[in-house]
Amino acid sequence: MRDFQLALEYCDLSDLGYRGPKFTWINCREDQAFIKECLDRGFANPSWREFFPETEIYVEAVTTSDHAVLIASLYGQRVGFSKGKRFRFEASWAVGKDYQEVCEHAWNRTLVQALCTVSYSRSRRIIYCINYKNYNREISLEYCKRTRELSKELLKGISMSLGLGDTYIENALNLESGLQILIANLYPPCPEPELAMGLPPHSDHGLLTLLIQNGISGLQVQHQSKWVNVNYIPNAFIVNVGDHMEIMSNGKYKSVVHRVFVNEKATRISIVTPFGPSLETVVSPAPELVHRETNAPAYTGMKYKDYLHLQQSSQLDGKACLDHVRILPA
Ligand SMILES: O=C(O)CCC(=O)C(=O)O
Ligand SMILES: [Fe+2]
Repeated sequence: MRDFQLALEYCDLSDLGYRGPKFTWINCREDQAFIKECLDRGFANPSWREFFPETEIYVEAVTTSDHAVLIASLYGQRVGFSKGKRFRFEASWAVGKDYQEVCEHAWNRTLVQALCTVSYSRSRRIIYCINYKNYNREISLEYCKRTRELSKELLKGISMSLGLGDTYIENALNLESGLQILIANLYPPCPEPELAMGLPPHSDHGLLTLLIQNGISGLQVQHQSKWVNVNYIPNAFIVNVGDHMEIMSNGKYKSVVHRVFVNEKATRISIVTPFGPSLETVVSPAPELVHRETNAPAYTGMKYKDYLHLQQSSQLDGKACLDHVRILPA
């Protein structure tokens, strides 16, 4: 216990308190043997408190565990949490007929959430969902529309560069219903940047990723086994080639391994829009780029949805996910 307290002091963590039932754990015994305790707490360091001054912790009893669940509400409003069945997004919903309509309806009426990723451990990626108060959904929607168009234009050029005709990729990978994601990455100043990593080395899953940043450096790409800084160029997009471009082009385009560093002084923000095939598309090397003797297929086909699932269910680790579909030369 003393060690635990020392660790709290060392990390400058203090108890956030909580609302809800007094006890957070029961031992599920009866009569004399019944014990209940307050075992679970939410702690935060001063930068967290400064960043999210309205954070409140709520205790929710659940039936599936002897511990209650602590919910951190970053802006003081309680987020709904239903007992019983938990909400889980099923990628297959995205191909349903009324998917777009349902999303648009939800988009227009709910508090929009921006996904912010912050990571302060060597290998772990911690994801916080933030009800970002000043989030402007019209601007975000417009941004997504325009970056989608830009990605499609770039893909036409790439398609031609592969000698496939400008609409080949668009048609073969069903880009009309291609998956686009909007991600806001937030990297607050880190007191010990040499011990931390903003994002570990990884390649993106889609075809292309467009990225803008707020002028604070941190992004590096791997080039000929060396890490190269990607410096901020005003009004410019950074375009990363993703794993599915590598698969589709049978390795002619290579997905880029990149990572993000944090620093002691300034907050870094990046807005990232990966764009990929439609979720149901099985992606394999374009037959036109494959030749049995001279250019054997280097990747097996996999549904984009399954690839995404594979990547999201493991730690980010260079191109480890691509290795799952790579065919090694005999
Ligand atoms: O923050 C950055 O510059 C890169 C973010 C990134 O690589 C990602 O979200 O996949
Ligand atoms: Fe990335």
